[in-house]
Amino acid sequence: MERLDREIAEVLGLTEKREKDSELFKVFSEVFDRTTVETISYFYRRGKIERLYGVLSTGKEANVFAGYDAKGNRIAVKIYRTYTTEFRRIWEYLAADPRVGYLPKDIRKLVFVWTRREFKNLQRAMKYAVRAPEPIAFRNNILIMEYIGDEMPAPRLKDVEKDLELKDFEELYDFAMGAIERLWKRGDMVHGDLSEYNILIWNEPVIIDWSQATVKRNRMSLTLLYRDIRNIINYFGKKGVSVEDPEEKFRELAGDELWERNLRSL
Ligand SMILES: Nc1ncnc2c1ncn2[C@@H]1O[C@H](COP(=O)(O)OP(=O)(O)OP(=O)(O)O)[C@@H](O)[C@H]1O
Repeated sequence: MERLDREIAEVLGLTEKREKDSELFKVFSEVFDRTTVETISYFYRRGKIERLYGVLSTGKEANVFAGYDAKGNRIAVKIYRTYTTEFRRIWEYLAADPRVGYLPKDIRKLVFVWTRREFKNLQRAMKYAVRAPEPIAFRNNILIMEYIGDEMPAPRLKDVEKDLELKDFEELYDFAMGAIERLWKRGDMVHGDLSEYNILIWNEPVIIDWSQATVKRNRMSLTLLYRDIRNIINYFGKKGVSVEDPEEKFRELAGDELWERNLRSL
C-alpha cells in the first residue's frame, strides 16, 4: 500500500506542494476506491498517466480529469465510479447491445464493461471520420483519451452559444447532422446523447461522451437515433437555423432498418 500511496501522491503532484485542500485532492479522495488507485498506478508505471492536475468535470457516473503522460502530452482521463446509482441504466443499455456478451452481476465489473464499450465506441467513431477524442487506453474503470483544449479545456457548445452568430450555428448544424448521418449510414452506429452539451468547440468541433453510443443492430438504436435527430433539430431551430423536419429526417435515415425490422417481425 505504501508504494501505491507514493505513486498516487506523485500522480496528483502532492509531493511538490502541500495541496491536500485542493479541489483535485478532494474529488480524488471522495470517489477513488482501491481499484481506481491501483489502476492509476498501473498506468503510472507504464508512462500513460504521469500527472493529473485538474478536474474537468464531476458527474453522477464519472469524473473527468486533465493530466499528462510521461512524454508530456496532455490527456483527458475519465474515471467511472465503481459504485453508481446509475447502475440500472447502465445495465439496460449494456443488455440491449449485441456486442456485449456476458453481463457480470457485480456492479464494479459492469462498470468495467461500460468503460471498455466507450473506448470501442470512440475507436469506431474515429474509423468513420466522426470527430471525437482519440482513445488512448482503457483498463477497469478508467479511460484515457486525447485532451481537447490547451491550458484551458475546450468549451462546450452550450458555454459559448451567446458568442456565436447565425453562420456559426449553421455550420455546427451541418456538422452535427453530418455526424449523425455518417455514423448511422457508414458506421452502423448512433451516439444516443448528442446535444449542445456534448459538442466541444475547438479548432474543429469535437463530439464527446460516447458512453451510451451503440450499433444499429441494438434494439434501442432507432429510439436513440430519433432522440439525436430531435435534440439537434430542436436546438438549432431555436437558434434560427432553417432546419429539416425531424420526422422526415428520421424516416429518411431509418427507412431501411424500419422496413427490415417489420419484415423480421412478420
Ligand atoms: N477529451 C476531453 N477533452 C477536454 N475536455 C473533456 C474531454 N472529455 C470530457 N471533457 C469535459 O468533461 C465533461 C464531462 O465529460 P463526459 O460528458 O464525457 O462525462 P460524463 O460524466 O458523461 O458527463 P455528464 O454526466 O455531465 O454527461 C465534458 O462536458 C467536458 O467539459
